[in-house]
Amino acid sequence: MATTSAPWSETKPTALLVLADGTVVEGMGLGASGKAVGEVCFNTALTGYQEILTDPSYAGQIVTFTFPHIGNVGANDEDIEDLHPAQRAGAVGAIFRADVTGPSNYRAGEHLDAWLKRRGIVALSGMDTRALTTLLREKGAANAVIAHAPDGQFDIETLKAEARAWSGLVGLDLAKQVTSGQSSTWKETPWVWDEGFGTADETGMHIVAVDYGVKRNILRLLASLGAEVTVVPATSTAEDILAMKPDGIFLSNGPGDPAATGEYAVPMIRELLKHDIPIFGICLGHQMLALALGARTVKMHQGHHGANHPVKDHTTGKVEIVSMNHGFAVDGKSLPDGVEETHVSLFDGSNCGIALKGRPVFSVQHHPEASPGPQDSHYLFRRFANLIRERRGEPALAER
Ligand SMILES: NC(=O)CC[C@H](N)C(=O)O
Repeated sequence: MATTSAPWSETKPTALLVLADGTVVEGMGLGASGKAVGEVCFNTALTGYQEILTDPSYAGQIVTFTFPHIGNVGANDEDIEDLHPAQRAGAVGAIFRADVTGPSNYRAGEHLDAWLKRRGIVALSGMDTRALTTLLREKGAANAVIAHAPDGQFDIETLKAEARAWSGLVGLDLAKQVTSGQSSTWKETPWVWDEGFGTADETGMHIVAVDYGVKRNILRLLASLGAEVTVVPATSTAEDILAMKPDGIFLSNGPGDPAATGEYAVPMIRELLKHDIPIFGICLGHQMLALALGARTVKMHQGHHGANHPVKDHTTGKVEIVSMNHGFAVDGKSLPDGVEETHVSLFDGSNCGIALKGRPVFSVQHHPEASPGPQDSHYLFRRFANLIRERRGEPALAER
């Protein structure tokens, strides 16, 4: 793989991507200097680079963007997804094809390079991202070190050894690293749905969201259902949660291997399932609900990371265009009796949703809050609200 020629902001290679198989590619350093180890995956989204890089589910990962021009609209303080930016949960590295241009957008507060530095994300540009993506497609997501040294000096053998020595994501529980340290109430003013769900004061509805690395837009949309939303740490017990008298429980997205996080999450979710409280899970939350119900999760070859994935909802027959970010998946064949497969990926047939028959419990693998459709999947939040309303003896609202 060769770097491509262009007018870079630096004149000599100041960054390296070193794969565990020994492949070394030079690039132009951006963002934080230093190095980061992680799994390289490719994301095919054309927009949303700040939301992607700050999604806590990307902890332990280096994202290579297949869209060649990243950074054109600069960076702002609003398009971030992690709840506690000081924790810097999210991608540890970023790889771009083209050099990052000066920002051109009324919302831009700063250059992407400056923002990457502040976030501590090690980045490089000048990568032949098509070749890298082809390699990842052929060989699968790769463990690697990304390094940025402004003086261009690297100890390549050490970097190779570090890439080889990294355990990889399998077996890693990263949720504990990115979760909230304590419970909190989601304060941001909700976005208002056309249906007019009302306010939490009017409805008295309470949703407890278990934070395995939750994204802000999920909390916005849950609050927009007219609910008070309490965010609780990943290690909360079922007793902690039940004591809060929730009308609904949400299991969030998050990084790492669901089986590893499941070691403490599954017993907790099984306890919650003994009660008839509506439960909704997204991504890691989906995977852990599936594990709690007795299914299996598997590591995918290259994962799904993009914003144009078609998913079919079997319950309505409709196809939605969704945002995806997962490297593990629920094995659809392992779903036990009583668990219905509600959604599948139309790219590869992998499982994208489940529901517990006859119970108000369901989850999806994709990200209905990420809105690439832009609102194709918002009905899932309404579905959750309706399960809660039904249990409270209130009339359902149109799902649309
Ligand atoms: N977005 C997520 O919640 C990701 C879930 C899990 N860490 C995976 O990679 O599959």
